[in-house]
Amino acid sequence: MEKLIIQGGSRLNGEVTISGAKNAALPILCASLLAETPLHLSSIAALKDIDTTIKLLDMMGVKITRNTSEVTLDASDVTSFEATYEMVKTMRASILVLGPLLARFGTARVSLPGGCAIGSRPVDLHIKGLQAMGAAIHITHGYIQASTLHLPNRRLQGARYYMDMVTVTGTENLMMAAALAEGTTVLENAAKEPEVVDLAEMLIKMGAKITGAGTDVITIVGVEKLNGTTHNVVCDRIEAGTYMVAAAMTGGEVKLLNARADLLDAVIEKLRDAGATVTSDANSITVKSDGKLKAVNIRTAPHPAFPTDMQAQFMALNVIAEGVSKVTETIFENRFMHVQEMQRMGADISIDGNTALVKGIEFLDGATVMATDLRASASLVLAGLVARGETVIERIYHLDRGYEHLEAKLNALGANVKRV
Ligand SMILES: CC(=O)N[C@H]1[C@@H](OP(=O)(O)OP(=O)(O)OC[C@H]2O[C@@H](n3ccc(=O)[nH]c3=O)[C@H](O)[C@@H]2O)O[C@H](CO)[C@@H](O)[C@@H]1O
Ligand SMILES: C=C(OP(=O)(O)O)C(=O)O
Repeated sequence: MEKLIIQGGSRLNGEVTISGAKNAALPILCASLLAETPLHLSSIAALKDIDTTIKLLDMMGVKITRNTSEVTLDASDVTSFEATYEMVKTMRASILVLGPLLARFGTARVSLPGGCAIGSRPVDLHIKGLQAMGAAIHITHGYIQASTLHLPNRRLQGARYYMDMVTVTGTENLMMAAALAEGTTVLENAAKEPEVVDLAEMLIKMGAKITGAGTDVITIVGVEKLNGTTHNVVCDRIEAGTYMVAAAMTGGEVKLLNARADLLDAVIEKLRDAGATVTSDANSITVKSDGKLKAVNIRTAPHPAFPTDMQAQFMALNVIAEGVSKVTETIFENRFMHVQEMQRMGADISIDGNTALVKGIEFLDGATVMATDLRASASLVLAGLVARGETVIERIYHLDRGYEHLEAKLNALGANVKRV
């Protein structure tokens, strides 16, 4: 199994180009199932989760050509309406084929994802939303079996649906389903994440009638057909945020190209509170720091508040900052798996329920560590960049799910990271 070996202590300096967002690309690739004609996408990052989604769509009969970051998907001849347990257990975002399959073909069989390393993560709101649109849904043998064959014209019917919790992929699944439904759907308490907005913008180019994406009420007037279009996926705000924290922690100066400050307000605010200087223009962000950081309290919540996908990285920052901080995770019930590993590097952290109390220390020591999810792994890389000596990160397949060319990008900034 591959590992990363990091020699700590280098300041990061220079420029890094941020890739297209994983969490926008995944629903956007699945939206290809809605289109009668080919969809042309650019800024599709080379990530494991993208490979998995492309494999899943290929298994359904979507014809796909991929040329570095450009992907064309032709769903004119879909032959399977199933996402197997094998696929969904590899990547839970596979659930995003449910809405498109049901809306266009009137049938879908998708494995229930089950829990994962960060929480139980049910998909009950995806299912209830589709039921509100009239779908017949049965859970059998661990699979969601959904059909619209009993409905007028075999089409989902527009509905008002209030989502009990803010759910990102739930909002995306229901928005895609409603795009081809008969009548008007109103999604209340919708997720406002930039990736929801990017998906909506692409669906509109495909012919969908959607208003309100980016607010908590999204209205979708269903249309009979959608066509392919061209779309450039929005930049990855979480990858950007991770490099911003790396620059701040190592006391360097890094300019992020293809990065949007307007998608990172809460993160930038916290970096400034920590003592870093952050400047930006329309397409780039620069972070500069002398490495002497102040601890900052963090509380995760749906966008535009502080993102849960940046919580672990800020924990790493707080570990070596001056002072005591509280990090509260409100989205997922088990997203502190990085804490024990950071403690093995010398961090002073105690957990009380969903809050971690972090007492800043001067140095971390390199150690062999591993993490069980993507952002926890990223936080250990950040810790390794500033630790004394060598840090070995095991189970790096998590990092390959979400960070394109991680070690090449870090090394180009002056880090010393090797994959063995
Ligand atoms: C592929 C993708 O875009 N992943 C992101 C997406 O995950 P994902 O869309 O899976 O996360 P959700 O927004 O759905 O989850 C938010 C909360 O709602 C709960 N919930 C969700 C759906 C449901 O039917 N019932 C329910 O109870 C979840 O367990 C969780 O506690 O948003 C998360 C929150 O910003 C991010 O951390 C993930 O990186
Ligand atoms: C939790 C994440 O992804 P997923 O929802 O795909 O597990 C993430 O990107 O941090």
